[in-house]
Amino acid sequence: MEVIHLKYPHQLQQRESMQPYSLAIGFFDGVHIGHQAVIEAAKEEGNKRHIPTAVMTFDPHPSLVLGGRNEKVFYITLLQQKLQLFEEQGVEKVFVVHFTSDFAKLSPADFVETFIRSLNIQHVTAGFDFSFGAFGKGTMEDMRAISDGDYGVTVVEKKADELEKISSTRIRKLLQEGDMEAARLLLGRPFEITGMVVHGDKRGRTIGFPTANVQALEGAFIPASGVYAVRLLVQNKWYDGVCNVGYKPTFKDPNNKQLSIEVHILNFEKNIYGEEVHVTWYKRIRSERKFDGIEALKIQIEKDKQQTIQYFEALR
Ligand SMILES: Cc1cc2nc3c(=O)[nH]c(=O)nc-3n(C[C@H](O)[C@H](O)[C@H](O)COP(=O)(O)O)c2cc1C
Ligand SMILES: Nc1ncnc2c1ncn2[C@@H]1O[C@H](COP(=O)(O)OP(=O)(O)OP(=O)(O)O)[C@@H](O)[C@H]1O
Repeated sequence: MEVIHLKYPHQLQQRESMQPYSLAIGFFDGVHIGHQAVIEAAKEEGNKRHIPTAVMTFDPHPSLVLGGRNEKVFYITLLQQKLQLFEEQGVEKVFVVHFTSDFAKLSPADFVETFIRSLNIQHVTAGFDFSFGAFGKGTMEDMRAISDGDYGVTVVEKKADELEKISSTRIRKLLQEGDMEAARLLLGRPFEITGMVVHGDKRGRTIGFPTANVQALEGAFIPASGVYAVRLLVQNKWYDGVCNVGYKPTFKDPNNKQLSIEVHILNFEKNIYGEEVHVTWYKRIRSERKFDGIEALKIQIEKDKQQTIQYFEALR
C-alpha cells in the first residue's frame, strides 16, 4: 500500500499521468464497522471498474484546526495504526491530506477540483453524513452535483445498532467510560494500544505478580484507571493478561501523578524489557484502590486474575 501525503496547494502530476482510483473518503478515526462498510463499498466499485481502491483521510483531526469542541478529541487510532488497518482491508493507496486552516477554507467546488478531479478519481464513496469544503458546507448531494458526470458517487447509508449511529465520537465516550466490551463491538475488534516494555519499580515479582510496564506511544489514548482483562502481543505471540492502569495508591503517595500501565501476563516468565507490545482491551474488571497492605492487594489481584481467566474461557 502506497501512502501519499498531500498539502494544499499540493504538487502532483497532471491528471493524465495519475492512475484512476475508486476513493473512500473521511477521517476514519478508529476504522470502526461504519468506516469498514464505506471502504468495502469503495472496493466493490473499484472491482466493478477494474481500478484499485484508495482512501483519503486527513491529519490532524479537523477539530484541532477549527476548534469548536469543548473537549479535546483524542485519537482512537493513531495515524500509523489507521494506515495499517486500511492495508489489512485491502486498500492500495492512501492520500493523507494535511488539514490546515487554508485547506479548511476551500469551497466545496475547489475541494473537488483539487482533491478529486486532479487526482483522477473515478468514483467517490462516503457515508450519508460526510461533509466537505469550508464550514463543512458540501454534502454528498453536492459531491454528485459538482461531478458533472466526471466521476461516480456512492453514498453509504447509516450503519447503526439498536441505539444510534456507530461513530468515532460514540466510541471515544465508551473508551473514556472504560466500556471496552461495547467499544469492541463497534470497532469490530478490541481497542488497541502499542507501546514498549520499560523498567518499573520491580515490586511486582516480590508480591508474586510480575508485570510488564508498558509505555504507550506518544499521543495514544490510555483507558480510565482500573483493572482490565487484556491480551498482549509480544514477539509474535498473543497472551491473556490482567492489566492495572493507575497510580498504585497502595505504594505511592496520593500526589503521585505518574500513570502506569502494567500487565501481569498469564503463564509467562520471559524477560521482555525493550520489546514492542500491543495491548488489546476486553473488559474492565474494577477500579483501582488503595489497600491496607500487600496481603490484601495480593488477594485482590488473585481474584482479578481468576476473573480474567473466566472471562477469556467464556469468550473462546
Ligand atoms: C491486576 C492488578 C491489579 C492491581 N490493582 C492495584 C490496586 O487496586 N491498587 C494498587 O495500589 N495497586 C494495584 N496494582 C499495582 C501493584 O501495586 C503493582 O503491580 C506492584 O506495586 C508492582 O509495581 P512495579 O511494577 O512498579 O514494581 C495492581 C496490579 C495488577 C497487576
Ligand atoms: N455509521 C456510519 N454509517 C455509514 N457511514 C459512516 C458511518 N460513520 C461514518 N461514516 C462515513 O465514514 C466516513 C468517515 O467518517 P468520520 O470520520 O466522520 O466518522 P464518524 O464516525 O462519523 O466520526 P464523528 O463521530 O467524528 O462524526 C465518512 O464518509 C462518513 O460519512
